[in-house]
Amino acid sequence: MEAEGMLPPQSLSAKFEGSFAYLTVRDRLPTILTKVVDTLHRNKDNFYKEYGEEGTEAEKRAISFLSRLRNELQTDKPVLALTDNAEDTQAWNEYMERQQDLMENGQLVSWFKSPWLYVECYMYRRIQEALYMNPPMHNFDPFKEGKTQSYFESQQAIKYLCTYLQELITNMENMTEIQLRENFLKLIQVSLWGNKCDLSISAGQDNSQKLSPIDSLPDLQRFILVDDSSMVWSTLVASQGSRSSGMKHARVDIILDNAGFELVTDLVLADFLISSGLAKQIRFHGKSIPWFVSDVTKQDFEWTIKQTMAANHKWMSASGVQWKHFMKEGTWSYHDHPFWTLPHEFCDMTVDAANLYSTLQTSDLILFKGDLNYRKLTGDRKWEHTVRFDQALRGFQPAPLCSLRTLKADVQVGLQAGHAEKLSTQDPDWMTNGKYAVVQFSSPHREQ
Ligand SMILES: O=P(O)(O)OC[C@H]1O[C@](O)(CO)[C@@H](O)[C@@H]1O
Ligand SMILES: [Mn+2]
Repeated sequence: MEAEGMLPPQSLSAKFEGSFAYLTVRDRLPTILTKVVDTLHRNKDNFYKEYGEEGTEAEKRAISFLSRLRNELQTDKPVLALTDNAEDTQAWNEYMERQQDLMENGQLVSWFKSPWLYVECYMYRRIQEALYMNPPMHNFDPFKEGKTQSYFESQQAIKYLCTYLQELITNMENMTEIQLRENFLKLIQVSLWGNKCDLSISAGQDNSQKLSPIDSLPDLQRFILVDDSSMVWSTLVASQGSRSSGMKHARVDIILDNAGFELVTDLVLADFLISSGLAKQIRFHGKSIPWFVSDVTKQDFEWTIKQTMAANHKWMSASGVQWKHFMKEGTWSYHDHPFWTLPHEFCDMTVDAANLYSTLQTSDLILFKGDLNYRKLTGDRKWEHTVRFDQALRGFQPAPLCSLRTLKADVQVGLQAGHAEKLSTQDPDWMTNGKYAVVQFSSPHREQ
């Protein structure tokens, strides 16, 4: 728990001119909005075909809403309350009040003055508002094309990975504990590097994976700045009882990040956990609305499994069929709590999403994928790089948890003294260029 009276450091924000947050709000976010507008334009005929005049009108209104939004952002206008009466509208508007209370000198909450995490999440929620407010567009995912494209462009890597997985499963029976551990560590790393492939950092540019993901692991090892994966292994082993007795039913929760190649790496890891008996149940957590360009929604999740099943490749389709089966029998399940698409730091979860927190408390291991989850775990604040990960979590410790993240934002904790300085001289953009990664673990059961 956080020491009382100790204030966390300031939030990253575009108010720090020249910072990565500033550049993102100034350059990347407007580009993403422009692409959403283009996508709606390109789908004009489809909207007409499906919904007639009503579709055309909805598309026009949504575009003008988004153009206004881009203008508000670029001219640093105050952030507006949401008006769409959705399940989470009140939570968003309350959060805005909270942000308002934090502003100094009576300034209003705005794009370039408020915390980056908040305004960036808010932009994606406003995109959704444009769609909610203009039925029949409320179910349209403006990022869908990019996500499916990234899956197709990674086909080769997906084939390698599924073939590797099926070979492992065939040999599982004869595997020693040491071999099992080695393979687990490999697949954790594949899932880690899968996070390189998100679409929001490149503002939607192709970022797909083409080579064999297993073969590139040794070369990538030196870019892992903190590697707590052996603690993840020990946690799993401890929570399942002995391998043969099967006494305990270990449950792993995976807080997903991106669709496309990254999601496949997560499914492969989840399959391995079940097939090896290391876990008996996997709960996947995704987003309930399109989010940060490439994040997984229920539709993406189901599409990916279907697509993999239907592939014209023996081991790919065998994997897909297996995954479908896991879903059907409930060994795997998909959940999308609205908290994942709110702007809160995770330390707020105990109060703001108590039901989700208590669900997570009954997990044996929670894997948090990706950069945005890391920003929310650490509150997206200007922490010293040597601050302990546990401390940056500020009391968020529902169960043993591990962040698998490639660095795409300038927040990083848990480094050895001097490490950050050394990296800064070697590679000044080390925190944002996606070349580096961390596997960081924290457990409520561990001595603090
Ligand atoms: O998909 P990931 O790994 O969460 O990365 C998304 C990251 O890209 C960014 O959009 C870059 O600004 C970050 O805000 C965000 O943390
Ligand atoms: Mn993402």
